[in-house]
Amino acid sequence: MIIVLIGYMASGKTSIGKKLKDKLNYNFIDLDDLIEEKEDMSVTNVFKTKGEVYFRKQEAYYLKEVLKSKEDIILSVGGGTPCYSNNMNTILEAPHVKSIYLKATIPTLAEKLLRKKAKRPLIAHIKTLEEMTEFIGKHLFERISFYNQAEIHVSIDGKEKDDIIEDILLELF
Ligand SMILES: Nc1ncnc2c1ncn2[C@@H]1O[C@H](COP(=O)(O)OP(=O)(O)OP(=O)(O)O)[C@@H](O)[C@H]1O
Ligand SMILES: O=C(O)C1=C[C@@H](O)[C@@H](O)[C@H](O)C1
Ligand SMILES: [Mg+2]
Repeated sequence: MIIVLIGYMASGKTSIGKKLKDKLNYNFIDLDDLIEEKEDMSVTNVFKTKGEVYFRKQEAYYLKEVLKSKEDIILSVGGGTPCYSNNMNTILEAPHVKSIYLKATIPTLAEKLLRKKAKRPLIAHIKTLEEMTEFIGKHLFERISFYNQAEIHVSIDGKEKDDIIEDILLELF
């Protein structure tokens, strides 16, 4: 089975994915990391030097490549992955795939992202909590209809990573 973790930036796709992989003894792939490895460049530098359109093309290509695998994989995608190139349908239509939306409220995301924005090119320029809250509010509104299509929704607000893992396992098995 391939378990695909989706959600907004900083919802915990990468960190929860890594922990879940150890619990289930699955392989782990982070789509942003895979792109960085294949492009031999950070996501930030891909955005800077080749542009977002190029990044989205590579993202869609590597998503399809990973979904072809027959192995057990936890796949953490990028925050924008489900929202471009028909990728959400690709995820939903792939055989042996379960999609999980790590769902967070705007205040949770704004607070986290203000502290961890440097490596996230879409929000690196935002300075105050107020501006971050406004940006995420608009951005999430555009994206939520894609995220909501995931088969399983798990709320992350105020939860420790281990509790989130437990909630995911309860939904999965
Ligand atoms: N439940 C949690 N409690 C406390 N800290 C958390 C929790 N989940 C994630 N974090 C921390 O929040 C930060 C963002 O998480 P992470 O990098 O996994 O998000 P992401 O969804 O992969 O983001 P992106 O889409 O930008 O790749 C990390 O520093 C992580 O350790
Ligand atoms: O939300 C987004 O569009 C992004 C999230 C990150 O995971 C990276 O894929 C990149 O910074 C774009
Ligand atoms: Mg990540």
